[in-house]
Amino acid sequence: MTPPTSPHILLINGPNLNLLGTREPDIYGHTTLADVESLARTQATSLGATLSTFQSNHEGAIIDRIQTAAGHTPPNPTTTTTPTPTLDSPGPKPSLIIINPGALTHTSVAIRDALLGVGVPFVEVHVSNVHGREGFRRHSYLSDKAVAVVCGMGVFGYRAAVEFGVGFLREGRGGRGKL
Ligand SMILES: O=C1C[C@@](O)(C(=O)O)C[C@@H](O)[C@@H]1O
Repeated sequence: MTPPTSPHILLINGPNLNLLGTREPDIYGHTTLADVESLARTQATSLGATLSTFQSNHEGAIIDRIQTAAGHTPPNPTTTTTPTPTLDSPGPKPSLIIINPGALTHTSVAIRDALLGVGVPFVEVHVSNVHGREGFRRHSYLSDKAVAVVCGMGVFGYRAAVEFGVGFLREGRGGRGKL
């Protein structure tokens, strides 16, 4: 009998999230993206999962990463030419994507289509409470398709998403709501 494989999660951060820790700290706090990613990896390991990370300021690079993660080969992958400071090796196909699309949340039909196109369930994360800010941040092109949405918890939202995500992968939608 083959042992069950560990669930794999891909954590994607969009534009300007590379500036976490120094960017508008009154809104986004003082924790860096490197710390967020490192803690998410450690947390996933402690829960028996694996996690890889990706950040880009470029919409197309994020779409390529979503496609390659799901085993597709984009025609001209921007990931070969675009600087991708926190790109891990593509790793195994993720069973779940955790994504903070940054400002692309409010504009990108293309990221919505990419996520739906690969059919990988996703959790949407926002560090800030997007509903308590400018009106344009209240609309998301992803939320109605997300398995869950986390916002306003600061960087703790990533921790919540990883723990929820592993439970969701292990137990399906019944994994929701456990204390
Ligand atoms: O870049 C970001 C970060 C954000 O996604 C958040 O994490 O709170 C919220 C977005 O409105 C904003 O454009």
